[in-house]
Amino acid sequence: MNVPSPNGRVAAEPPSDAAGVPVAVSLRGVRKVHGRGDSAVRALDIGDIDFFGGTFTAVMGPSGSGKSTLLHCAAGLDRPSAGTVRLAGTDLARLSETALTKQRRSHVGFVFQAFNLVSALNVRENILLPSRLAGTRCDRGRLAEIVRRVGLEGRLRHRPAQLSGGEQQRVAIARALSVRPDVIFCDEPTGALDTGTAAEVLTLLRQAVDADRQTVIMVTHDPVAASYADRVVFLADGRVVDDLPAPGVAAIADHLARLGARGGVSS
Ligand SMILES: Nc1ncnc2c1ncn2[C@@H]1O[C@H](COP(=O)(O)OP(=O)(O)OP(=O)(O)O)[C@@H](O)[C@H]1O
Repeated sequence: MNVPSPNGRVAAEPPSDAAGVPVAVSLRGVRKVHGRGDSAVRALDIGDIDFFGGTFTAVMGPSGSGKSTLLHCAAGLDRPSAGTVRLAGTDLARLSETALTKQRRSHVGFVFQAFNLVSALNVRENILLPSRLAGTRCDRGRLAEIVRRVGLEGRLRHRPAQLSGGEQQRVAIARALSVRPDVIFCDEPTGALDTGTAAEVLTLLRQAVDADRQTVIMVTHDPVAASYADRVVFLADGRVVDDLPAPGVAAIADHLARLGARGGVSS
């Protein structure tokens, strides 16, 4: 059976779990080691984990537990030292650097703590940049719908420097949505925002999952942010130590406090 991905392309036989839910990103036997010999640092030793299509996963854990490394390996920004990553049905290890870049541009959206907008481009140009780079079209209707959803009507000609932090992050979300990615990866998307603005940004990510069946994987330190997710994966020493369906804020904070008490990463 061929199943349409969120961006409308048809992927051949995407993997799925026993209930038939498509797997958007699948990691098998994944490890990431930096350096060699005595100076080697094991950043990630996560083994097998699947992230399912149309779901919102938060990744949490103490500083140095491997969250960013997991995100980078799963998104094809970094290559694992061992194991395989399949993104939208494709084994990333088989791709050349050029093909990997292409795969990222057409299948992945990114939202970072520092917004990472291009300062010389206006809002409209920033939103359309990924589709321009991917050589695809984000048609006028789609652009208008995304801009309306993130509440940036009337701001399209502004440069990033003319926007508040929350507005800049909304541009970044619109930019991520513009290619209808299979997965949106977020690294501390609310880390630079006040509580009210953070809630707006998290609501937009939640809507992308609920209304568009997008897949969101978000690294965060914030239990409130993580409580917007369907699933919270806790890392320690590069490994999954807990994997909970939609725990509340109090349970998340409790888990984090216990992990924090366990101490740092071993090599
Ligand atoms: N390029 C690198 N070279 C050597 N060690 C690295 C490198 N990148 C990450 N590490 C180490 O790998 C481990 C995991 O790092 P990672 O950035 O994934 O953790 P994290 O959970 O995202 O941390 P934080 O919450 O502080 O951002 C840490 O011990 C880190 O020092």
